[in-house]
Amino acid sequence: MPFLQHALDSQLESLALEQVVPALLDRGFFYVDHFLGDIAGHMVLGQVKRMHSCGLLNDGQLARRSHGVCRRSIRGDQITWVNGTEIGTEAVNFLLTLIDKLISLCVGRLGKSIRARSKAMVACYPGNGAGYVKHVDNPNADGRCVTCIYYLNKNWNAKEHGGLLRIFPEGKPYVADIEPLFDRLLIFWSDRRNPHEVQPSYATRYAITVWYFDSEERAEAKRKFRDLTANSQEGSSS
Ligand SMILES: O=C(O)CCC(=O)Nc1cc2ccccc2cn1
Ligand SMILES: [Mn+2]
Repeated sequence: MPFLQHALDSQLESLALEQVVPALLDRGFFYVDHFLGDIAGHMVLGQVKRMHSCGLLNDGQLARRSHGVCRRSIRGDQITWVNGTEIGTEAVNFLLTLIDKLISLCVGRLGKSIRARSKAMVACYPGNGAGYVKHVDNPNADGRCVTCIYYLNKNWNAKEHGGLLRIFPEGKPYVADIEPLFDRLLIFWSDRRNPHEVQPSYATRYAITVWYFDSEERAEAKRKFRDLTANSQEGSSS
């Protein structure tokens, strides 16, 4: 294995074992700065900005109709989903391979069997004061186990731009305010342990999110969904 690759892998391994795993088991969330480094980080930022300028980012959908409540007041992000093989997402793909490696190095020690993840959600808060109301990513065992968010915002100043991600760790006497800083990777449990919100953002705020699935929980969720759709079809045909 080439020297550089070996050095990179051992750096990821010590990050995983010495920092990510202890933090996830103790606090339930962890973030690291300078994850890719300046050059690769800027390449990812450039590709995300190009997606945005090409109009590829659309209003994030709501789980249920907002019945007249302004959608933006609930969830103001504009998103698109990429798997990293599309033209113009090569740098995003490099990011995803590193996050995949990092998570795979943690898996054995997290007592989870994580073998798959979602596509990458590229999100932009356009800076019009929109945010994302307090929510849990996976409140009902849909299989999502770990949320990883990579932030891309140069010279972000929360006092001026807002846009903090505030996590309300379940059962803890504190909240965690996380600035969406350039080249910062945030990892947290996707379930009810980590309700979180994006506070109103007054500057363009980019992030890339992937969710890693716990294979047992995911299989169970798929089985339940199949039963649900089968019963509802029976119901409609009877
Ligand atoms: O940008 C951040 O700091 C986090 C934003 C955030 O929580 N986004 C988000 C986006 C989601 C999109 C679909 C389904 C669930 C979702 C849960 N959370
Ligand atoms: Mn979320």
